[in-house]
Amino acid sequence: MAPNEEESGAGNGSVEEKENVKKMLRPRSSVTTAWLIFYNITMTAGWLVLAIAMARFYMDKGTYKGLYKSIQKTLKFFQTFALLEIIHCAVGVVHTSVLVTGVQLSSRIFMVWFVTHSIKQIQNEESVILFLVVWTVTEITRYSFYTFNMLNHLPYFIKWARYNFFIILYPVGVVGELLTIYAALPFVKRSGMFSVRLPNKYNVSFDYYYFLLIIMASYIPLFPQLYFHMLRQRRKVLHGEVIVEKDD
Ligand SMILES: CCCCCCCCCCCCC[C@@H](O)CC(=O)SCCNC(=O)CCNC(=O)[C@H](O)C(C)(C)COP(=O)(O)OP(=O)(O)OC[C@H]1O[C@@H](n2cnc3c(N)ncnc32)[C@H](O)[C@@H]1OP(=O)(O)O
Repeated sequence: MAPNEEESGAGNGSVEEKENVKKMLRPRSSVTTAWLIFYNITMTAGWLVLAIAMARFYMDKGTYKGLYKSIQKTLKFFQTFALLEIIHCAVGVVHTSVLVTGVQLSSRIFMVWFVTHSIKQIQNEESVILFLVVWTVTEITRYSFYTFNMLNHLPYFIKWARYNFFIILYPVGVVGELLTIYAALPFVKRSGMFSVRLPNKYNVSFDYYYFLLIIMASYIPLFPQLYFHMLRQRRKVLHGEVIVEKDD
C-alpha cells in the first residue's frame, strides 16, 4: 500500500521526505511479518469474540444490565495486549506515529482499568455500552484491515470501512467515554478513591475527582490530533495523497 519513491514524488524531495519514503520502503523481515500477521489475526479474533459475547448476552437476557461484567475479562485482556502497538511503532515494525498511538492507547487503558474496572457503580451505564460497541466495531475493522493488507488480499470494503467508519465512530466513542467519566464523578467524590489528602509525611495531595476533570478537559486538545491523523491517513490511502508526517 505504501507508495514507492516515484509514486510518492519524494525522489526529488527534502531529506525528511526521502527519509519517510525510505522508512516506507524498508521491507520487514519475514519474522516481523509473521509476528504482525499473528498479532493482527489474534486481535481480530479477540474483538470478534467480544462482539459475539455481547450480542449473545443481549439476546439471552434482553437487557444490557450485567453485560460489561460478563465480557470484562476478554475486554481487559485484548485492550491491554494492544499496548504492544506502542512497541511496534517505537521499534519501527510499523510506520506510524508513536505519539498518536500512545495517546489512543492511553485513553483506552485508562477507561478500561481506571474508570470502568475501578468504579463498579458505573459499569451498567448506557455510555459504557456505547463506547464498548463502538470500540468493538472499530477494532474488528482495524485489525482485519491490517491482516488482509499484510496478506495482500485486502477487500475494498474493509479498506473503505477502515477509513470511513471512524468519521462517525470516533466522536461517538469519545462521547461514550466522556459520559462514563462524568457518571463516575459523584462516586469518586464521595469515596475519595485514588486520592491523597493533606497532611501527610510527603506533604503531597492528589484528588482523583479533579484528575478526572482534567482528563475530560484533555480530550479537547488531544482528540482532534487523533481525528486529523486519521483524516490524513484516509486521504493517503483512499486518494493516494502523499502525506509527509513529522517524525513524532
Ligand atoms: C493518564 C490518562 C491518559 C488519558 C488520555 C486521554 C486522551 C484523550 C484523547 C484521546 C481520545 C481517544 C478516544 C478513543 O478511545 C475513542 C475511540 O477509539 S472510539 C472508536 C473509533 N476509533 C477509531 O477509529 C480509532 C482507532 N484507532 C486507530 O486507528 C489507531 O489506534 C490510531 C493510532 C489512532 C491510528 O492508527 P495508525 O496510525 O496505525 O493508522 P493506520 O491504520 O492508517 O496505519 C498506519 C500505517 O501503519 C501500519 N500499521 C499500523 N498498525 C499495524 C499493524 N498492527 N499491522 C500492520 N500494519 C500496521 C498500517 O498498515 C499503515 O501502513 P501504511 O502507512 O504503509 O499504509
